[in-house]
Amino acid sequence: MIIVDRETMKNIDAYAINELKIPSICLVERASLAVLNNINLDIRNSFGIVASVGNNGADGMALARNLLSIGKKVEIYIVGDIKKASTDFLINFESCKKMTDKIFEIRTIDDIEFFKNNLEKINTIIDAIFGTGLNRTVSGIYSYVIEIINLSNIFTISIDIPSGYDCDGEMDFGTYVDSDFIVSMQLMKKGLYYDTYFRDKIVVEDIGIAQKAIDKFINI
Ligand SMILES: NC(=O)C1=CN([C@@H]2O[C@H](COP(=O)(O)OP(=O)(O)OC[C@H]3O[C@@H](n4cnc5c(N)ncnc54)[C@H](OP(=O)(O)O)[C@@H]3O)[C@@H](O)[C@H]2O)[C@H](O)CC1
Ligand SMILES: [K+]
Repeated sequence: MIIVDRETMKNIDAYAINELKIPSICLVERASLAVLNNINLDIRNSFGIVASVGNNGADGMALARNLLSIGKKVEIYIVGDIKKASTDFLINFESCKKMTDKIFEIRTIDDIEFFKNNLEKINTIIDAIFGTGLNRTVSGIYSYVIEIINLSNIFTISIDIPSGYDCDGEMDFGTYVDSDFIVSMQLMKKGLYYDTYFRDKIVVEDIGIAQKAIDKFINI
């Protein structure tokens, strides 16, 4: 099994997109379908998608769109400044806006309370706040949101990495999502592999990053 740290994963992603010209939006779509295919849709009918505005959030937004397409109940909670959103996030967000009016921004303590109360109506949380882009301590509204997710005891699926957890397993960023299940993209992340609590909760899914991109940065 290939195990990567944050920097290697980012290099592989960037090479696939910039040199091999694999469209980023295609990787995001594959990521969302990888998560969808790991959800037991017979028992999971109502979803709270909690997303920030980077590409981890883009994966979450694409998943929201795909869940809405098959008629699932979906509520979308956005934490972060939409003005700073990635292109892939915005493309999927625009579609979600056409498909549902259940999209809420979490900015204030009142929004946190609203989020907390609404969670009572859903049976699955999708954690799409941070992935490999996490680079500093989780604070403020982000840490409140993660705390509410963890206190809710609702089955939580993290996209790529539990938000707040260090991909390399070296840093303590203050708090992280206590995921029940993690769908990690393309390659196993070092921090998760060496964490006995999370290791058995992960599946690694191919999202179409070419082997050529992986070989460029991995010497076996
Ligand atoms: N094209 C690709 O690279 C693909 C990636 N995939 C998925 O995307 C994530 C990585 O996405 P990225 O946009 O690099 O970053 P994140 O979404 O993980 O993080 C979002 C931004 O959040 C900011 N940030 C970081 N730490 C904090 C913090 N503690 N508090 C608040 N904000 C924070 C940071 O932006 P700044 O400009 O503010 O520094 C991040 O950029 C990867 O994990 C995959 O899930 C796709 O799957 C495939 C294509
Ligand atoms: K995540």
